[in-house]
Amino acid sequence: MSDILRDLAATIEARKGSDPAASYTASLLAKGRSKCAEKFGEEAVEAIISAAEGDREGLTGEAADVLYHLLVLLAASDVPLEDVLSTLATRKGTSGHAEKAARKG
Ligand SMILES: N=c1c2ncn([C@@H]3O[C@H](COP(=O)(O)OP(=O)(O)OP(=O)(O)O)[C@@H](O)[C@H]3O)c2ncn1[C@@H]1O[C@H](COP(=O)(O)O)[C@@H](O)[C@H]1O
Repeated sequence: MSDILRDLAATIEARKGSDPAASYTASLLAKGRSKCAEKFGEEAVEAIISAAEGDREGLTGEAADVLYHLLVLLAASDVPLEDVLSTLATRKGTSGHAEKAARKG
């Protein structure tokens, strides 16, 4: 999965400065970080609706949209996907319950 996400992140990064008429990604990036965040939010809501309706096929497509728009948002924010993957890696083996308890002190 990371390979597909890494390839897609590289494609999105390469679209920075490309012709917005030729690339949807470039057109989205040209609109700025706030617009990219808005699109990510819209796609997340669509995924939520599919999940709430028990629409597994719909959720599969919406989840792909969410991942694509998250990668666009990261690119627009100059946050490398590698940093996100590293953060996930450091959490490996730590239960969410344990992490939450540690945060509360
Ligand atoms: N994975 C995706 C991907 N997933 C979703 N989308 C687009 O995201 C948009 C979201 O759908 P919406 O209906 O919400 O958007 P819209 O109403 O068409 O557009 P807005 O005016 O609201 O922004 C659609 O236009 C989808 O085609 C994607 N566009 C591109 N990619 C990947 O990005 C690569 C580069 O794409 P380009 O930059 O277009 O060359 C492609 O080869 C794909 O691998």
